[in-house]
Amino acid sequence: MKITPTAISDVLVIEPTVFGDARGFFFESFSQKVFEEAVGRRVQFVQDNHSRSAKGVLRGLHYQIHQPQGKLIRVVRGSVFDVAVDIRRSSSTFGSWVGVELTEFNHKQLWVPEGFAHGFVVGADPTEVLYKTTDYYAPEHERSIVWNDPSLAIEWPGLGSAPTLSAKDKAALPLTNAEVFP
Ligand SMILES: Cc1cn([C@H]2C[C@H](O)[C@@H](COP(=O)(O)OP(=O)(O)O[C@H]3O[C@H](C)C(=O)[C@H](O)[C@H]3O)O2)c(=O)[nH]c1=O
Repeated sequence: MKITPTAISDVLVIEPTVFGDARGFFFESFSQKVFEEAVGRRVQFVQDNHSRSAKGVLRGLHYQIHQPQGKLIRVVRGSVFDVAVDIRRSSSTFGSWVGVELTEFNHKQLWVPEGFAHGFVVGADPTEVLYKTTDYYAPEHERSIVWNDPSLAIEWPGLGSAPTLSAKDKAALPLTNAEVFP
């Protein structure tokens, strides 16, 4: 397991040790002990999510303002460019973003702690994303920030044409209008 901090130090890239042989491969996709050693604190996941998307779909940028969710994201089929945006007002990196390509082939995972907005754009057809969350889904607390907020200037790759968005994401507002964390 290789742990690499991103430019926003709380956001980590986790790469499992993959054991390949003539049959294929094996790797431990999650170990509570290894994960907590990497993060440096106790973390309890309570929910697993699974979404499938076509190429060109963009989901996000989402967060829960109450019952905030830490997320551990990985791709088991296809690829995404996964983005975390720091929306902790007290953070020195408030309004900054990091993006990492997660694919079925690089086996990379992204740890996005509570206090961040999260989203991804899909680079292959179809793509399946699995992720663990540290609190339960609470739609009444869910908030969105628009994917192409000029104040964030996220460099989404592969968007030759407009992404495929949900109605909710089409209606999302910029960070300046969003509720953020202390
Ligand atoms: C997130 C979620 C959704 N749902 C239901 C609600 C809707 O009927 C349906 C699709 O929900 P939504 O369009 O919000 O799904 P995404 O756009 O993939 O949302 C996710 O996208 C970004 C990438 C995130 O980081 C969040 O985990 C989450 O907001 O699943 C549930 O029942 N439980 C859940 O935890």
